[in-house]
Amino acid sequence: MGSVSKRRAIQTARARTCSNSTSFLLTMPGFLDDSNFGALSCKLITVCPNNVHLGKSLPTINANITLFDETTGILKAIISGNEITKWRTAAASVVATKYLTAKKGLRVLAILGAGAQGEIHAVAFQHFFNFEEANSKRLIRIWNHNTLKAEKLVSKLNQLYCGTVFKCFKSNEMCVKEADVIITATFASEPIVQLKWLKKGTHINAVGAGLTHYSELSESIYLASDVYIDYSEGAEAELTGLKELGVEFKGEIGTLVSGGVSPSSVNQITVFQSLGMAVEDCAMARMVYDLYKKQYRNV
Ligand SMILES: NC(=O)C1=CN([C@@H]2O[C@H](COP(=O)(O)OP(=O)(O)OC[C@H]3O[C@@H](n4cnc5c(N)ncnc54)[C@H](O)[C@@H]3O)[C@@H](O)[C@H]2O)C=CC1
Ligand SMILES: O=C(O)C1=NCCCC1
Repeated sequence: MGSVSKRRAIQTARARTCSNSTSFLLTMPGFLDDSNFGALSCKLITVCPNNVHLGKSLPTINANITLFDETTGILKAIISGNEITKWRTAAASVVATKYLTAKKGLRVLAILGAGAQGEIHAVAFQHFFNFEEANSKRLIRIWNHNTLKAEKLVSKLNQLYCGTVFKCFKSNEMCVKEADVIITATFASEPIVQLKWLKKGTHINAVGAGLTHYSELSESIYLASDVYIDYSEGAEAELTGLKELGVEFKGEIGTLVSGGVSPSSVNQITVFQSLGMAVEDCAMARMVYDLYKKQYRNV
């Protein structure tokens, strides 16, 4: 994120190729100039929300990353991108949350969405933060529009982490009530969070992206919040609806990390509008490739 804001990263706005009214292919080329994490890659990722109706365990998001030699342009590897997409997206939310809640006490985390992103965010946030509700041990709330799915995730996570209690909520309103941090990671095309449900100073990571990137939160939330983004070029291309609404972006998370933009006041509601960046995939692909070489090729 820092490299993006220092302009040591090239990631032109991605191309979206729709295959029907709900599904599309994103082409995400990127170049990251960094001796440790740098790489030239292109992620091809399909988003097919209707896969849930086709097969029990068919992911709705499927990705592959082609990794190239930066000098010769020769293909070095094709790396399965599903795990990478999960982890790097949650990592971006963790960084945004760390910097946008630095002066706030965090008690309540609400996750809306119990799919792949909901799960990985639950794992990452329980690892990096210490959410602790009154009269309880560490507690993380999870809601899904299909409650059974949330119940299954909650039961899986509670078995995995005995010390942290994950709790299923049947109402999205009750789930976000008094929340200090909210994560939305669904395919909702209508708002699932309303401004009047939020308390002062809440931070929201808006991760979900169906055909638009900003349909999970009500317009009034965007208008009342300081809205941060991951990269300006992507935001200009993909968040035109928010711009038309009159939403001004406060800055990139990378600029916040490097001190180039001053953080919001503690009572201000903040939104990290996560688009997902190609160079996050570059860095992860490079890391996976280097580990592979070390482990299996001894180089
Ligand atoms: N910002 C980023 O970098 C990334 C964003 N995404 C986006 O995050 C979202 C979640 O992705 P995954 O967890 O991989 O998908 P998933 O299919 O595993 O999970 C989606 C969840 O949303 C729920 N859902 C579906 N339709 C809904 C609706 N109309 N209203 C409320 N909930 C609904 C499903 O029940 C499911 O639990 C998607 O919108 C995806 O495009 C995914 C990867 C990266
Ligand atoms: O950056 C990504 O990867 C994605 N962004 C939005 C849609 C799903 C994948």
